[in-house]
Amino acid sequence: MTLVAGVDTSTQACKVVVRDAATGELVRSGRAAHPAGTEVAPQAWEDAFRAAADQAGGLDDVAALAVGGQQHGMVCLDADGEVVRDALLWNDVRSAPAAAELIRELGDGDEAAGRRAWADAVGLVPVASFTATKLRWLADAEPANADRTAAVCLPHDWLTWRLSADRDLGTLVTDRGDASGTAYWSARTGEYRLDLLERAMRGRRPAVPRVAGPAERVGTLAGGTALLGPGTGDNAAAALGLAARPGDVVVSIGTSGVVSAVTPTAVADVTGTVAGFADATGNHLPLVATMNAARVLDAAAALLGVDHATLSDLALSAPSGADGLVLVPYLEGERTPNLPNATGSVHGLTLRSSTPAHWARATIEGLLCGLADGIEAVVAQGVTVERVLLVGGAARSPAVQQLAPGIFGRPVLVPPPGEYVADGAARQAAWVLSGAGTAPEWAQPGLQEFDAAPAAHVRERYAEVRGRTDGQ
Ligand SMILES: Nc1ncnc2c1ncn2[C@@H]1O[C@H](COP(=O)(O)OP(=O)(O)O)[C@@H](O)[C@H]1O
Ligand SMILES: O=C(CO)[C@@H](O)[C@H](O)COP(=O)(O)O
Repeated sequence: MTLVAGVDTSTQACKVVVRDAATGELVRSGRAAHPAGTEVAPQAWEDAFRAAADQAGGLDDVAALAVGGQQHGMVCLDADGEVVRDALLWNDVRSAPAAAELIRELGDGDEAAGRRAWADAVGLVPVASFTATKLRWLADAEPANADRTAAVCLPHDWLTWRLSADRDLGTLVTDRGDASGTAYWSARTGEYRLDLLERAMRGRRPAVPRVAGPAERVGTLAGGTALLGPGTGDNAAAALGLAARPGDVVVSIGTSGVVSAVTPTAVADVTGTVAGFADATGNHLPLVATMNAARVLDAAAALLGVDHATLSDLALSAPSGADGLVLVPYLEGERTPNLPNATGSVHGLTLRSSTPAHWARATIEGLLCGLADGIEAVVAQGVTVERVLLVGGAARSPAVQQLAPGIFGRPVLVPPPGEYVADGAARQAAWVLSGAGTAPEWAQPGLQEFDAAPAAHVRERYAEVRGRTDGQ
């Protein structure tokens, strides 16, 4: 049996799967936690990768490996390849003012013109998550670190490079999927916009990774012979792992809440709600991301002093709409809508709704309403929805599975719990190994369908209050 490995270096953890290259059958897996926080030393990702790989029984017998990872994080390297400072992650909002500034600049002071110019140039409108805004923050707040930055890359690029046998700055590689989240690479043209990188860095122009083709062999694993694939951003990897096709909308509830869809053409949304990313096969991946997802449920469970199973039972025991109690879950600021300084808010609390069950229900409904808004935004860009697939850590919650169809107004398909980002990376590794024109057809997991009567009243009530939050 020929084996391949897929890695998901995600926000909260590193996950490694080892699969049969021919069939996709899972052979072994491992996982190790990442440090908390929005500013992380990249070495921690490598350490977690090594621990996860050990837990997966080692990788000496794999023939190819690829890395999927959290998008957008700013990893700055000096001329010797050393990390200049801790990486700023996608959910670090300190660069929100830089994002607003970059929009105004490109529009010569006119915000609407700036939004249009960014959407035309790179298919997205800057928010604090995107790498270019973090580089502007660096240039202004830490100019000495900006001066030392000889190359800039993303978490998955960096880990691929660290694992590779050949490690000078010239060998840094990325792929379309992750490059499209930098705000200085265009998914429509397939080209870097180094002028925008230079603008972000106030005249500095560090090296950037080469953008490899979807199934290109980009190197070999240090200390072995396994081939390395280019890897990709986690959402593009999940789409590959699920074999998502046009008509599929993938909703992922991990640290981020994500709505994404594979499309043959590029999207450029001037409102900035939908980001025009690329996928990992040569297609596109219009995507809406929120910053508050699975951890909102973690916080509710901690607040109520219960585990996830009990949180789910509580939510399912409360009435639909939680008797008017609404939780708007902007606990860490928010990216969609773009309210980086927002806080969470609670509306309609009464004696009747002051119960753990109501709180649990309102938390899950609030989280799902934000994602339903995301589905609507993707549809407004012309995406057709034939199937909605629900994945990510919080998709394991029975309450999430059962309430999602009502709030989304569509049936929802839930694959078995799994690591679909790591699986997508493994499928890419098998594709690289095969040298074929398309990714190998692996058996897809059975999907459990959930359906429910539309809960329009829940969305209407949420829409009434979601704008009433601090930190606007
Ligand atoms: N049964 C469950 N119900 C709700 N949340 C869960 C459940 N199991 C795991 N989670 C949450 O899912 C999150 C991890 O999901 P994951 O998709 O692996 O995140 P990431 O890829 O961002 O690291 C954690 O916050 C975890 O607490
Ligand atoms: O910022 C985005 C997408 O634009 C996030 O989806 C990150 O890529 C983090 O992913 P998770 O760790 O939540 O899976």
